[in-house]
Amino acid sequence: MTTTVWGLIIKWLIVFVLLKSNIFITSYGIYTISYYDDCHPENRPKIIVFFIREIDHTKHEGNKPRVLITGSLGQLGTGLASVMRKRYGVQNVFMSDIIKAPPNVAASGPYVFADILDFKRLQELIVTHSIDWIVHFSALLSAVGENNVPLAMRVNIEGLHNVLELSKQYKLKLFVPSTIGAFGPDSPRNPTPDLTIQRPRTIYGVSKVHAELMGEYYFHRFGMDFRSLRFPGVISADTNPGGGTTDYAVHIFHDALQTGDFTSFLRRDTRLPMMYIDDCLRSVVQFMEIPSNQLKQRTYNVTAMSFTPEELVAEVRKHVPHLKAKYEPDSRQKIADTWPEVFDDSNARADWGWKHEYDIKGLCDIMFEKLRPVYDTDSHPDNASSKDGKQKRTTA
Ligand SMILES: NC(=O)C1=CN([C@@H]2O[C@H](COP(=O)(O)OP(=O)(O)OC[C@H]3O[C@@H](n4cnc5c(N)ncnc54)[C@H](O)[C@@H]3O)[C@@H](O)[C@H]2O)C=CC1
Ligand SMILES: CC(=O)[C@H](N)C(=O)O
Repeated sequence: MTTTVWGLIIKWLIVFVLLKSNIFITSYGIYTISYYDDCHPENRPKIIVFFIREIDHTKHEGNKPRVLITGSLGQLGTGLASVMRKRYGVQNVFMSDIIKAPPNVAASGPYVFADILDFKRLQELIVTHSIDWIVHFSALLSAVGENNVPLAMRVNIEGLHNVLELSKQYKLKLFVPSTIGAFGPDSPRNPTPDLTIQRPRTIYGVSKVHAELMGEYYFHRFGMDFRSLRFPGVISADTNPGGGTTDYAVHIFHDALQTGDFTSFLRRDTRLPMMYIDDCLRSVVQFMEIPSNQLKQRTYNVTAMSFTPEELVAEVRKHVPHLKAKYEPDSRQKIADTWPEVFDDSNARADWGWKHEYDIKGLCDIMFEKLRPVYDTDSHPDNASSKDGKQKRTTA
């Protein structure tokens, strides 16, 4: 007999012995296979990997998850799609939104129209493309939400109900980001732990507390694999922010390079937690791949740093010494005054190894490294993006 046949016989003998000795009987038959099925192969226990290879029932290339990202044309979605496509395969990650994709995004992999309020359309996408995970990014952020509360209630609350129900129905893993905005003036602000009073004063914050609670309810009641990370303000160079209270920390880099004049819409001493986008996207992928039974909570705080506008100006001046800064607080100040100043993410660090890479200095270095060429090489300041698709500042 050939070595392959002997190998198979030995493998199945081991399987037989394991089954006989009850070691994996319960986890194999019902729970573990579906559970380990969508983890990255590296994270699977060796013996289970061996097991799955023999009876793998998925048709996906390399047993990678098929992911649908909603609201993927916002600040976070394009970057996450790119990270996940490298990891899970281009054809396994579906970007979706209600707006037309720019040419560089449309050419980068599957992109589909999906209004989060259209249950049937989402259902069709999940079935047609055999989706395993949903990353639910569609939302109206804090400042935009306050300007259109009825729409924020529809998108942030009704939209969530749709993805929850569909994730339950099709046994999907569901990631819904939460935010520092899920806390309010009654929460301890420095530091703000995972479990504490949450009485936010924005519709955005209320909708995110609702998402956390509904997701946890679906997990306990229906066994749905719901996961959420509370992000601080996310800072990115390749994409513009979508209308939040932390957006000033992105605007400053563009203003420093474009005009040398920066006006902060928050007071100089307003301290808020922040994170560079690469850390944020890495946290999502790492968190989604952790075996469910290693998570002690379904919702975790994650952060990287905390700073005030004045501290950021000082750091930016190391790159653009002539930068002029003014502070003219607007309605967003009232929101920021109720949010955490310093985020306690010690549970994420202890339970699943969360670790940030960028501090304020690293953040400024990478932002200027990425944005300088955009402003230096393109002499048309009105163009929203440079030739390589990097975004210039477009929001007020
Ligand atoms: N960017 C940040 O600093 C933070 C973001 N988050 C959360 O991360 C997620 C993604 O955030 P961003 O990318 O910054 O948001 P964004 O505002 O940049 O993008 C949101 C996307 O949702 C889409 N959208 C709006 N209505 C929709 C509908 N009816 N159906 C489908 N899509 C719709 C928009 O077209 C947009 O592309 C959001 O849930 C947000 O709450 C949480 C904390 C911080
Ligand atoms: C921190 C957030 O959730 C967002 N950037 C916002 O400011 O609304």
